[in-house]
Amino acid sequence: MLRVAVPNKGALSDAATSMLKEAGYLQRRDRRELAIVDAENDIEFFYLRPRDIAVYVGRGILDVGITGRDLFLDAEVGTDAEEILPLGLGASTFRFAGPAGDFSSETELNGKRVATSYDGLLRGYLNRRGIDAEVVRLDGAVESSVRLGVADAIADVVETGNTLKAAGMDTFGEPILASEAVLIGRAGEVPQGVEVLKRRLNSVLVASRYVMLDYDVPKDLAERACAITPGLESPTVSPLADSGWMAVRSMVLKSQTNAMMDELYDLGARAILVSQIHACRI
Ligand SMILES: Nc1ncnc2c1ncn2[C@@H]1O[C@H](COP(=O)(O)OP(=O)(O)OP(=O)(O)O)[C@@H](O)[C@H]1O
Ligand SMILES: O=P(O)(O)OC[C@H]1O[C@H](OP(=O)(O)OP(=O)(O)O)[C@H](O)[C@@H]1O
Ligand SMILES: [Mg+2]
Repeated sequence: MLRVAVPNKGALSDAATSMLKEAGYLQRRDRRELAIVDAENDIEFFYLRPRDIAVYVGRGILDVGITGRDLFLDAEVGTDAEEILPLGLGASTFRFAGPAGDFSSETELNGKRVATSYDGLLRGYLNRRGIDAEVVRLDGAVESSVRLGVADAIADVVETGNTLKAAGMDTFGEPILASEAVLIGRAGEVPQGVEVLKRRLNSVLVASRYVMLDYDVPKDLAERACAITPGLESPTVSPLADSGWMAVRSMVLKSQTNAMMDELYDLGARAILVSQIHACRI
């Protein structure tokens, strides 16, 4: 039975659980449940702190897990675990920030104190960049550390930037890391069942990112229309009762749908319809 770690709390928890449900797996109904067996799919889920998930997977206790890329790198499990699949949820950046106007580049951190909850990640980064700064490890509410005098700058998760703004801070330097939820596994091993889990999760991603586009187009324009909507492999082109027209069906990125519909309409396509994809296997 495949053993999978899932975040029990925090920013990734609800989204990860929803994604697994969407992929057809049984998930806990009560937030106090620590584990659940999905016998039909031969898989067991363990609800753990996202920060601990890399440790369980890296030590081979659990087969795979969902955690943040930043937390995974912070855990310093080295080569024992690896990222298997980015999951497109819980996106954030990990960045330096300081009181508005105090810092303009990361080299100014030399000799300064930097507060963070991700000390492993930060120490590795500072070492690679040759920056000699003192790392102050805090559990959370890192934005308050500078005002309270325990640090000169911070390195923290930034999603909307609202928390930084409220603390009167600005980011500086390039982002240290672009993070999102990822599926991690033990390096070099593919336990039985992982391929199916990966395929199912990837299918949820595809179904959420793509839509199905249907339209009718005059026969002589079909080739140009298909060039606008090439689909994943190739669009389906079928004849209509009116022999001068063709029907085209193609999967397109949700984010590009309106621009594509405008282009198709300008070309001469009509009856352009968009429908949601509920599930798929690509
Ligand atoms: N707005 C956000 N705040 C914090 N973490 C976020 C946010 N968006 C995404 N994440 C990701 O969630 C993970 C942090 O998990 P964690 O359980 O620490 O969440 P949390 O929301 O900070 O919970 P808590 O502070 O209660 O421990 C990281 O991978 C981080 O990149
Ligand atoms: O850019 P934003 O959208 O404002 O989100 C980022 C903030 O959210 C998280 O804090 P969290 O609520 O987890 O509190 P914590 O710092 O105590 O963990 C993170 O540590 C940042 O402070
Ligand atoms: Mg937090």
